[in-house]
Amino acid sequence: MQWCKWAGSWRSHLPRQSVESEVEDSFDFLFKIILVGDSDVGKTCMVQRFKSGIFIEKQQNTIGVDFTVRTMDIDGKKVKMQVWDTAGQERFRTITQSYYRSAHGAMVAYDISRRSTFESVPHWIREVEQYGAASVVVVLVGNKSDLHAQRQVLFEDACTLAEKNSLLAALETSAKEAQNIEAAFTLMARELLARNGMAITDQNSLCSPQFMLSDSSHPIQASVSDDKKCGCQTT
Ligand SMILES: Nc1nc2c(ncn2[C@@H]2O[C@H](COP(=O)(O)OP(=O)(O)OP(=O)(O)O)[C@@H](O)[C@H]2O)c(=O)[nH]1
Repeated sequence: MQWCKWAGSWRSHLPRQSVESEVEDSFDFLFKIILVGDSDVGKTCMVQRFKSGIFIEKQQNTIGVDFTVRTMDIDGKKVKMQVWDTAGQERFRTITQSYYRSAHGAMVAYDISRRSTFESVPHWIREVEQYGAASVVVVLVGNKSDLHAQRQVLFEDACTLAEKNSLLAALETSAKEAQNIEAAFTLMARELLARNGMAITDQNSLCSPQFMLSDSSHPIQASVSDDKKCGCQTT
């Protein structure tokens, strides 16, 4: 029987259909991650990059919510990441809000080349706080970091916002160039594992210039020595 922590209580998953599907589908932990943020910041591309390792330039706007699963190996544990990619368009707000409640983690995404999407971040954080579980882990993600010349949001500003709102971390990604996408999901998985009592062994991969750990991130902080803590720097 598999278990996962959800909204502060332990729940069992439904019984499996057969021994065969149990082997194929076996995992140690199951975490639900929701991606939110304005339309066109690249949420679907981030999920696609995470799931399949590909980038498709032209994406349809998401209608409602899309669902993707990938099992990661973290320190020998099979961690199943259920990723809910929500529509950024205003007209889908009521539908997407209903998916917040069961999420263990939320990635609030903006586009570093569009200031207005960063200005919407406080709104998305409020949505997560209002509709999500109290224990939800929130990471701030500035996507399209490949668009250097069009940058409208400094990474320092993202770090300040993340700290002010006690988020776990701020980081910049590029779904197009496969920058930090894996790191973002790994960070989330590790934090959720830590909160479920798993020891964290290797944090070296998190110390890139585009990465900032929050002071409030106690499970990771507890196992990361000060000299390994990442600074908040621009690239
Ligand atoms: N340069 C660049 N473009 C990107 C990147 N990620 C996504 N895009 C482009 O941004 C556009 C929007 O991407 P989507 O993934 O559909 O955005 P979304 O946030 O899911 O949009 P909604 O479904 O409306 O919420 C597409 O044209 C992508 O090709 C990136 O890392 N770099």
